[in-house]
Amino acid sequence: MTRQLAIGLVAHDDKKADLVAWAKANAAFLERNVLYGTGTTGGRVLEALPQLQLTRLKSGPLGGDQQLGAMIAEGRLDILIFFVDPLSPQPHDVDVKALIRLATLADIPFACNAATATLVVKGLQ
Ligand SMILES: O=C(CO)COP(=O)(O)O
Repeated sequence: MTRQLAIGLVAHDDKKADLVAWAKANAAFLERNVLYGTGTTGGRVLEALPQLQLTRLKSGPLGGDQQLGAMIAEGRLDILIFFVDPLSPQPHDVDVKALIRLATLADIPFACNAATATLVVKGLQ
């Protein structure tokens, strides 16, 4: 058996429904791994899939994005799935950019939408 991966799950408000739908479609993959979600996103995913091993961090605008960034900096996050809303301004845009920057810097798989997240899962199978 391969080791469990630590996967971050995040979605901006208008993308949360997309992430929940994606999580349902990929539940078998998510169940085999350890998940960390920002507060509201994590709550929505757990509501739909209560069987997941998902730790809820702070809400993104209150530091959750930075918590995930710290995990990446410490080598404790393997994959970031972050459904970004390109059409809405975010009050914590600097945190969003910092998280994406650290995922890029650390060269971990980073999926910003459902199509890419599906390819990441397929690439691991
Ligand atoms: O704001 C977010 C990502 O930038 C997500 O935070 P929530 O999951 O708490 O809404």
